Amino acid sequence: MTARIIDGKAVAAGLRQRIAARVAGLGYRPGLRVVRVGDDPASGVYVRNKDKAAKEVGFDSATIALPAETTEAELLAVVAQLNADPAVDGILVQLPLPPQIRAEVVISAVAPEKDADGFHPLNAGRLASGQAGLVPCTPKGVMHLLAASGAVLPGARAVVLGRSNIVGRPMAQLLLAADCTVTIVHSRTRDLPAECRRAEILVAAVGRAEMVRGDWIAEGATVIDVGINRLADGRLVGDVAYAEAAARAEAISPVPGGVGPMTIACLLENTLDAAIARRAPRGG
Ligand SMILES: Nc1nc(=O)c2c([nH]1)NC[C@@H]1CN(c3ccc(C(=O)N[C@@H](CCC(=O)O)C(=O)O)cc3)C=[N+]21
Repeated sequence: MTARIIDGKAVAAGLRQRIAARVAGLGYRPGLRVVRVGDDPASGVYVRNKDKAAKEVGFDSATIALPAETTEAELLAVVAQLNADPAVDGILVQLPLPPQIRAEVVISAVAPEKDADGFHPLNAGRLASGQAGLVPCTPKGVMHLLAASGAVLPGARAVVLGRSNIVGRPMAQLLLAADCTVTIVHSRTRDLPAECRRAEILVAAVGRAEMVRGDWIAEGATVIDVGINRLADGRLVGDVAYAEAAARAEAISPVPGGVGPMTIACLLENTLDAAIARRAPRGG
């Protein structure tokens, strides 16, 4: 058996089309600002793809590029200006940040209602307590992929490999909210392969190239590969050894063309939702 491919490019294109249709009916252009400090190469691709996608759906999108030696105070001043700008609906500060800047301080400075990344502790807390808020883009994109692939979530055993604030933790919260039986596994887990083999739904988000081997996958599982790792030879690979896993899984998302495009589409979705919530409050 070889697995069905979960086509993130196609699912993301559909989502962007629905976003464009909603934007067309608004009467204004949702504003997105991406703030980039320095020149992390992984962020470069992402910023370019995002800006193109945002313009295609009718957003007012711009990237603010700051030099690598920007101080924390200078970055906080830029964030404060965006927080106060009524034309700005979504703010994203690219991670990683240079070492002189504390990411958690900057993340907490973004107005929660403009937090397009869903990284602010208020939004993380809302997600963890089952309240509505802005949800991190990558885990949200994974939920869209699972829905598109036809996975039945209630009661399913879901294993999340990785516990980052950006992917693993919010991923587990979303799967829990969808009534999965959720296990989070990580670098200190005893017998990772055995834990992963119990998964009917496996989400790999560790950032280690091809760490998940074929024999970690249960026959018939749905595998979502969040990792985007560039090898020395320039190839992009996921956290899952794709060919081995595809021989056992029922469905699998590839890298590239899986979760990556969904992350960008969900950034647009978050910005649109933030615009609507902020500009048309209840009763307004
Ligand atoms: N505050 C913040 N939020 C982020 O969401 C964030 C960030 N910082 N810093 C950098 C990472 C990286 N990231 C990617 C998103 C999409 C693709 C993507 O679309 N990848 C394509 C391929 C791209 C290629 O060909 O290189 C794919 O997987 O098919 C890649 C990388 C978001 N990030």
